[in-house]
Amino acid sequence: MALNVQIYPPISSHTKTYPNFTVKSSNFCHFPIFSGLFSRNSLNFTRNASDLFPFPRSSSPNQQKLSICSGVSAEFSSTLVPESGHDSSEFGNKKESDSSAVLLEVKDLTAVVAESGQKILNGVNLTIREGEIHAIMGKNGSGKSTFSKVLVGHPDYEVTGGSVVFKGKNLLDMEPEERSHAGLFMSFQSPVEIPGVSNMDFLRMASNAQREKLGLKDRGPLEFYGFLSPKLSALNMDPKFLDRNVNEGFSGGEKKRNEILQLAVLEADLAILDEIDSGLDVDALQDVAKAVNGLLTSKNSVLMITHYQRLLDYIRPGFVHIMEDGNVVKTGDVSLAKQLEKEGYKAITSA
Ligand SMILES: Nc1ncnc2c1ncn2[C@@H]1O[C@H](COP(=O)(O)OP(=O)(O)OP(=O)(O)O)[C@@H](O)[C@H]1O
Repeated sequence: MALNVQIYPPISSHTKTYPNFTVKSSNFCHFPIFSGLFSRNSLNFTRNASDLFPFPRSSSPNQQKLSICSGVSAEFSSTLVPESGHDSSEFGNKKESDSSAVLLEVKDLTAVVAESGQKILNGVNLTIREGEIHAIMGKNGSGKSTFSKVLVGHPDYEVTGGSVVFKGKNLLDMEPEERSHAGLFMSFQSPVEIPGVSNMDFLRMASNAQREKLGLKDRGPLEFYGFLSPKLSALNMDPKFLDRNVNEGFSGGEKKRNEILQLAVLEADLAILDEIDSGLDVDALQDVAKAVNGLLTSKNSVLMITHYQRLLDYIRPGFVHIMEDGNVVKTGDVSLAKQLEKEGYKAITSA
């Protein structure tokens, strides 16, 4: 039988049918990120299907057993040819010619270290549309982190030329806080510790500050916990982390999970993830990637910085950019990252 997967809200282009599913039973389910009604032939849920259906991009025959929730599992054996709709690969696979709106447009961006005037960015060009996943790779010191920090308005850097338009507005005119309220999120390589502030209070304050900007009512502690709880589960995070001070004493991997929890709470339009894979064990990497995939919609986008192909196996980008000497010197698809892994930077850049 075919399993019909519908994304809620029910937009027709988000409906697709996967062939040859066998549904073993039916039940009402509560998933880590979304709740849904799983019946013999349909599954309605409030997030994208990528968590449940981590299909590889190839159309080679595919066998998987999916444990949906207690008492419910689905098996399929098929050659998957997605018709339309959302799986994790599709979000990253839009073509430049897509008509989806441009979220971020960076043109000829140059920047220096504010204190010394040392030039770091040398004319970066990059366009990210809604629903796209981009990855930036590059040798140590090529300017990847500086680029992302300049985007969020880090005071260590001064922009000396070029333009950055985010959601139609001049990003460079905005204060860092305004950039965050506008829907830009960055997970830092070394997240800051905030002694004396509990993680729960911090997340609620950040969320309520954002809601206030949007003209929405604050969430009280109980209501906020209800909002947060499924996000914690999705990340396999112990609720005890909510009572601890922000990142204080967290291990490297716990800090990374906490960054993604912040992203989940703030529901940003563009998430810049700087080396979220560093310091993560295999299970943590999968949890984090699963949570990021679960946050993707056709409207929001991800820009991830990484050194390693393995992250891209879990969060599949449609575009891979290579940075060298403060500039994007090559753009391709995920095969570029594979080539890089095999042959090193020498093979694909001028170095
Ligand atoms: N605040 C700063 N002061 C002095 N030099 C800086 C500063 N920020 C960046 N740089 C220099 O700019 C260059 C690019 O650094 P950046 O951190 O952006 O590289 P990266 O590509 O992210 O490297 P990695 O892969 O090692 O994280 C490096 O040579 C770095 O030393």
